[in-house]
Amino acid sequence: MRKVVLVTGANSGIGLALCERLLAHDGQIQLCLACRNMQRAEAARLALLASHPESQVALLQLDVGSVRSVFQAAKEVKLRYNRLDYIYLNAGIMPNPQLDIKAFFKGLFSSNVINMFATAEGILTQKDNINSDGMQEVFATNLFGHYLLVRELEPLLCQPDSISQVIWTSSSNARRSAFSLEDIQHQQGTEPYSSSKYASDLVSVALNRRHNHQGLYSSVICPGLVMTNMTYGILPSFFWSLIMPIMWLIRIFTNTFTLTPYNGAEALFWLSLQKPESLDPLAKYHSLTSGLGKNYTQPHKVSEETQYLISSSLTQPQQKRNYIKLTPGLQ
Ligand SMILES: NC(=O)C1=CN([C@@H]2O[C@H](COP(=O)(O)OP(=O)(O)OC[C@H]3O[C@@H](n4cnc5c(N)ncnc54)[C@H](OP(=O)(O)O)[C@@H]3O)[C@@H](O)[C@H]2O)C=CC1
Ligand SMILES: CC(C)=CCC[C@@H](C)[C@H]1CC[C@H]2C3=C(CC[C@]12C)[C@@]1(C)CCC(=O)C[C@@H]1CC3
Repeated sequence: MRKVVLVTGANSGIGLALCERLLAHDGQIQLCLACRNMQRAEAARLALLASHPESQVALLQLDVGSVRSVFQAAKEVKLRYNRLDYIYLNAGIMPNPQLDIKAFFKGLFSSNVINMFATAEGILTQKDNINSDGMQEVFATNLFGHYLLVRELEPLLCQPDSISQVIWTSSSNARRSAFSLEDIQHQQGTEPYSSSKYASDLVSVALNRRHNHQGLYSSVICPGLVMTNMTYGILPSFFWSLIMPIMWLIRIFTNTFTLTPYNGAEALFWLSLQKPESLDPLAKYHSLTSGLGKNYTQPHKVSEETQYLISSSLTQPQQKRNYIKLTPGLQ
């Protein structure tokens, strides 16, 4: 039986590069591109078929930021397929990004410079919107819609005697301090992207606790800094063209500047080759590229604080809330 692979946000950037890599490795898979815009999805399907004419590439209409669309798409998947081997939760948004130029230059001349380039800590904020379901758009798209999709597809993902993998595209920008259990949608703050990505790291661990015994394994990856529609939205395009040589130079000092979607998809692709039982449920898998352009994947354990937060919130919600309140700086 041909394996079924579903990829959200498959029509561009890292998602599209992943599809290309999956088909190049195994032309026998049944690939399903889950996208909100059918025109862009069809263009991606044609591009994939041009390089892999024999492959099976289907389209699925899915706006992951709409509850109704997620229910509809999940229903459609259950009608179309009787198995689901891999589900890549990759679609994501970063609306109205604002780069703090002052903080950027301050960081440039500090000992934190490498961390700043790797994570954008302290220099990037966003202005979120309310979506048609009345939710914060970033939370709904990057996290909640994907979570709902997994829950709706449990009958396919948790079948007896079969293994399936859920793989989230998280980010190095995911940060504990941006996330609060008292405000999981991040209504109050200015870093909804960071918060939503941290929440996906938590949800992945929770899914493992809940479903590993049913053969469902969840992992998170971080693609590094990749030049895609998302990153091009942060600065004017002429500026990116100007600093591009500097970006390639920086790659000599930090392996997190993967830069191309192909490189950024490294950890996503690598995970498809692993036995999920052998993966660390508490690790985040990073796509990295060396100065000489060699791609590799490296696991980074989530912090002890995160592990504590997961354990306490899953077992003793009240104790967890006290922990948040009593620990300064974790609001
Ligand atoms: N680029 C980077 O440096 C990094 C990216 N990431 C993550 O990688 C993932 C892919 O982003 P990237 O390839 O960079 O950027 P792109 O903007 O190229 O890709 C994002 C994809 O998500 C889709 N998408 C957005 N909103 C929805 C929605 N509501 N429903 C369905 N699909 C949607 C987009 O579709 P459409 O074309 O219709 O907009 C697009 O296909 C994201 O989760 C992002 O957060 C993480 C770390 C770094
Ligand atoms: C000279 C030079 C390279 C300037 C670029 C400054 C910033 C625009 C980048 C520095 C760190 C980058 C970064 C991201 C976007 C662009 C930067 C802020 C991300 C936030 C993109 C999306 C992610 O998920 C993580 C990235 C971390 C690093």
